[in-house]
Amino acid sequence: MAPTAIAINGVTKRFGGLTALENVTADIRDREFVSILGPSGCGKSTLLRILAGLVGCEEGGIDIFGGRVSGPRDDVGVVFQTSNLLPWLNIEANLRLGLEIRRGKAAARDADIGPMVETLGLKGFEKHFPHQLSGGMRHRVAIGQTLLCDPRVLLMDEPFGALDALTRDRLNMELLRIWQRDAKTVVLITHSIAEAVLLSDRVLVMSERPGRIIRDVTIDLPRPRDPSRTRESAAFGEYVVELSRLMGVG
Ligand SMILES: Nc1ncnc2c1ncn2[C@@H]1O[C@H](COP(=O)(O)OP(=O)(O)OP(=O)(O)O)[C@@H](O)[C@H]1O
Repeated sequence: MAPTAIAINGVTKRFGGLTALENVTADIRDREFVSILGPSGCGKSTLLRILAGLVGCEEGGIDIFGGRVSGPRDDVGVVFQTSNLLPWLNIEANLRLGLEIRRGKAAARDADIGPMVETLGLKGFEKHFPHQLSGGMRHRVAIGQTLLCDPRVLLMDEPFGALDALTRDRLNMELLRIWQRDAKTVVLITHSIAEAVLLSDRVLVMSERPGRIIRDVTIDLPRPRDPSRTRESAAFGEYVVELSRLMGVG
C-alpha cells in the first residue's frame, strides 16, 4: 500500500462559539484521488484551508508527508471556488504568475505554457485580459495557474462548479490524466456526487455541522474512466445511489 500523504488527526475547528469541524480524522495515501462530499456549511472549505496551511485549528493537526502543517507549503497547490486573477495582467502573464511566485522569474519566463493553454481551451486568448473573458474562462486560467506549478498534492475546492457541462467533462478528464501521469495526491471538494464517483478512489462523506467524517466509500471502478462509458455502467449508478442516500438526497 502507498505511504500516507496526508494524515488528518482529530481536527477540531471553532469560530468563536461555532464548532465548524469536530474530531475529523482521515488518512489519504500518496497518489490517491479522494473527494469530500457533505451538506452546505458542514466545514468542507474550512478543512481544505486547514490542509493548505491557511488557517489553524484548535485541536488535532495535519501531517503532510510526515511533516506537521504550520503554513502553506511549496508542494501543495490549491484551487479555490473563485478565481482571483490580476486584472492588469493578460492571460499568459496570469498563467505564469503562479510559477513566478513559487519558482522565480526565470522559471516563469521560460516555461512552455502552450500545452496548458490548449488543455484549458484558451488558445487565442493569451493576450486578452481577465475582464475580456467569461467567468468560466477566468476560472480555467486559475486552475491552470495551479496545475502549471505541478504540486505533489493538489487541493481543489469545488473547482468545476461554475463551468458548463462540456468544459467540466474536459477538465475532469484532464485532471485525471495529470493525476495519473504525474502521480499526484488529489483532494477534491465537490457538490456533485456523480463527479466524485467518476474521479475518485475514495469518497469521504461529512455530516452536517459540526462536520465529521461519517462514511468512507471506496470507488472500485476500472480505470481509465471514460466519462460517458463510466456513467452508463451499473456499478457507477449503484455508487451514486449509495452516496445520495448517505447525503440524504436519495
Ligand atoms: N472565517 C470564518 N469566521 C466565522 N465562521 C466561519 C468562517 N469560515 C467558515 N465559517 C463557518 O464555518 C462553517 C463551515 O463553513 P465552510 O465554508 O467550511 O462550509 P462548506 O461545507 O465548505 O460550505 P459550502 O458547501 O456551502 O461551500 C459555516 O457555518 C461557516 O459559516
